[in-house]
Amino acid sequence: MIYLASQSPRRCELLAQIHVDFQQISVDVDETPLLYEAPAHYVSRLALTKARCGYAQSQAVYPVLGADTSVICDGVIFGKPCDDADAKRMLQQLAGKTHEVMTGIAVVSALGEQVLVNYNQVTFRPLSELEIDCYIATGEPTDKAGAYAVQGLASIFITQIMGSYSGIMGLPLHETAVLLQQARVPLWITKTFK
Ligand SMILES: Cc1cn([C@H]2C[C@H](O)[C@@H](COP(=O)(O)OP(=O)(O)OP(=O)(O)O)O2)c(=O)[nH]c1=O
Repeated sequence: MIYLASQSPRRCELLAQIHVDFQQISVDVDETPLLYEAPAHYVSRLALTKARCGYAQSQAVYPVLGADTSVICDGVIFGKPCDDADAKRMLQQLAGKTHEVMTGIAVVSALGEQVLVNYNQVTFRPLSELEIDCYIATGEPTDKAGAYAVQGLASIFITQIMGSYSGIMGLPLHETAVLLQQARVPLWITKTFK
């Protein structure tokens, strides 16, 4: 059993996909980047802060997993859009280009703290203003870093991804399994072959 320090339905869905027994807990973390903070530092710092807050809050009963996903376009960190105009600005920047998606993950447990960053590249085809407006009108961009969902309607805009589909969606499953095993959390594979 672990705690997932996240409100993200995508992270719940992904963790459930690999049969990890978890309970969601809510943590309140300031997601403002530090001045000149590098993207990899930002996502790992936030993932660790979320996991640490969850661990303190849950009285250290179970390991706690935290994560943070950001889109990086031309060196600029795109978090979740604050409104439709912000979403439009992000999608206009992403159109016709390749950008990076980084997800930081952290596990805090009685055995210590582990953090890593998962790196991915996503290429968008060019988008017309009408396509961007129609996409925003679906509501999908609202709570997603970079204002799109690889797993959703935006999939028709994406020509190529390099890296981990689950990492782009919010929780890289291979890396998550590695950190959970380091924290001695039994995974389905361990249970099956015991
Ligand atoms: C790039 C991308 C992001 N996302 C989502 C994953 C995350 O939920 C969100 C990035 O914001 P985060 O701040 O990483 O996560 P969150 O606020 O949703 O949840 P919490 O902080 O409580 O853990 O964007 C997708 O669903 N699909 C995508 O293709």
